[in-house]
Amino acid sequence: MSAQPDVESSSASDAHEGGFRPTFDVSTERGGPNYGKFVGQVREFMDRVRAALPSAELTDELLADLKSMNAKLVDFETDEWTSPSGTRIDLPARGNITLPPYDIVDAGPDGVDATITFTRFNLGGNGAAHGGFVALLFDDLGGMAAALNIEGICRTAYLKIDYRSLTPLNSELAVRCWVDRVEGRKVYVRGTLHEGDRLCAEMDALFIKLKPGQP
Ligand SMILES: CCCCCCCC(=O)SCCNC(=O)CCNC(=O)[C@H](O)C(C)(C)COP(=O)(O)OP(=O)(O)OC[C@H]1O[C@@H](n2cnc3c(N)ncnc32)[C@H](O)[C@@H]1OP(=O)(O)O
Repeated sequence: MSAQPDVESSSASDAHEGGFRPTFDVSTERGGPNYGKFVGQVREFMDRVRAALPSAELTDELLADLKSMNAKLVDFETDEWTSPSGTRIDLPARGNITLPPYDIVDAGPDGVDATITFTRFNLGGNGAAHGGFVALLFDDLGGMAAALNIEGICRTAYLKIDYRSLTPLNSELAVRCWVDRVEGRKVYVRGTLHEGDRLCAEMDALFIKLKPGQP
């Protein structure tokens, strides 16, 4: 990653943050130095679960292991603004396990360039990525492009995806999102997803700049 959005200045005292992001102190330390490896293992587990046909015995064994692991995390719950899963800007997709693990190549007011490799967890059907994951990718990176362009916090009003050709798994794809135009609080954002020269999907979205205090 060579660039990440600068959200360091966000604070609870900035009325424009509203309820959407009252405080968002970025961090590369929460969860410790191995947090990225931890998220990687979580992602690998989701891939393996999606791909596996476990024996009944293995299902029972893993069920017990998972219960044990979940119990360990119970006492460490925190809010969304301080969870490393979402605020670790040194990790793919800010360490947010909800998101496909994109890597930012470049990000600024002119747009956001990223790479993404969808894996088995992202399978839709017959070897292709699920369209919902493509939309999720565009929503997050489109929102980032809008926020960096207007230097404000936005929410998605609409998100239209045109699926132009199959989006493959296990192949590095290039995604780009940029602001097409701004009309008052309305930020129109476009996006593309390519495998090499082949266009997989396009995005046309509207993000609305939040008013002071708007959730
Ligand atoms: C870096 C991390 C990035 C993360 C990005 C993640 C983004 C998200 O996923 S956010 C979650 C999904 N989105 C939501 O939950 C939003 C739910 N909706 C809302 O909160 C509100 O409807 C909201 C904020 C979008 C707009 O409400 P509000 O602020 O009252 O604005 P409102 O006055 O209705 O509309 C403003 C303008 O936008 C237009 N507009 C609003 N929605 C739409 C729409 N769906 N289609 C077209 N135009 C619209 C209005 O017509 C109006 O236009 P004009 O100024 O010309 O009259």
